[in-house]
Amino acid sequence: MAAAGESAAPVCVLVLGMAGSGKTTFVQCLAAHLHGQRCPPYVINLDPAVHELPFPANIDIRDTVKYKEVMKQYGLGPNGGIVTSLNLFATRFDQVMKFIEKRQNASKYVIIDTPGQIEVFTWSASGTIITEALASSFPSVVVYVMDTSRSTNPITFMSNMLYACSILYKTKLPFIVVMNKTDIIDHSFAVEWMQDFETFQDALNQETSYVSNLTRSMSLVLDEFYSSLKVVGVSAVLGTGLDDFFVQLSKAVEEYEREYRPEYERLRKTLEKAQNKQKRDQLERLRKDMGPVCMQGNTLAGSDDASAMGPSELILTRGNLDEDEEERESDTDDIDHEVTEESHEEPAFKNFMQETRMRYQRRSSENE
Ligand SMILES: Nc1nc2c(ncn2[C@@H]2O[C@H](COP(=O)(O)OP(=O)(O)OP(=O)(O)O)[C@@H](O)[C@H]2O)c(=O)[nH]1
Repeated sequence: MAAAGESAAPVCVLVLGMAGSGKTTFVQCLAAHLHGQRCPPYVINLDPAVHELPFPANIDIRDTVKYKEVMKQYGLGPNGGIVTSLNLFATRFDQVMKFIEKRQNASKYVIIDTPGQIEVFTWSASGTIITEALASSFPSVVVYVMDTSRSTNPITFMSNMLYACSILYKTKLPFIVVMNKTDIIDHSFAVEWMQDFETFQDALNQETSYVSNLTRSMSLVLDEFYSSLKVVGVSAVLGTGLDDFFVQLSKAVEEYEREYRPEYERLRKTLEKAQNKQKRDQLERLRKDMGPVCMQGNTLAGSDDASAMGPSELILTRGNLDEDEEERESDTDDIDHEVTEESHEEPAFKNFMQETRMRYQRRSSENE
């Protein structure tokens, strides 16, 4: 078995594909192969609706979210239930990341099986959250499993390739196409179609439908996509093609380290910068909100420089008055507060008494 690059961090293998393409069987086959190599993988099942798993999963979404309960509680149909279950699980994905981090010395590979309804993962917020969380911490590769036996028609093959292409653009990760079920039909016809435009055109010539023209144009457009694609023929049932798969996986990990990691590092730095800026802005807003306190602090500290200080600095200064100021503070304390207050109260009381007396005299003269 080829080693997965030089990286010490585990390689995350995200297995995607249309319903029935053989994702789960492929994950089982990979896990069995790695166990046989004394390199047990860390397996995660993200399909909440799967009935039975043919492999033991280290993390199983079904232990956290009960998909049928979610359907009942939110009044959803099966697809809505799967999407919502995955969204709920995505909110806890930081914990999954911690589990993977803890196991990184024990497992070289983390294999992730995804829901049968491929769009649930690739076109949902949770799919993006999960993919980005994995890819920002570990070398991550997308494995697109396709059913070779159901792609012998050039138009079906093209729609499958367009799907693969859209996932590549959506996930922006190194990509391997696993042409599964090669025990039924060898995948060499598909590889030829991808490498030789003429052969594909010949196959298309037998099609008379209007989509054949579109398919012809699309195959030209996809030429660039095909040229950089890693393709492996596998039979998940027989376990054939795995050596080639691990060679391609190793290349994909190198590609991740070379092209994707710098991008994720850049994204992480941008995120850190944005978070720091947010913190600074919050602090600035807090300073503005505390403006009056600042003025009060200024008066208390009695320092000319205080106006240049922020509120937190002023608050700190209040506990650190210099000796002169301490002196002034204690001078102020020498004032007899009672006398001072009385001296203010006395004239006011006199006025009050005078006014009351005048009012009384006015009333008694009116009564006479
Ligand atoms: N002949 C053959 N059959 C296969 C192979 N891999 C999977 N299958 C069969 O294809 C069917 C679907 O396989 P799964 O592994 O359940 O496919 P899946 O993509 O996980 O299906 P969903 O979970 O519904 O998306 C099963 O009957 C498998 O036995 C293969 O390599 N060769």
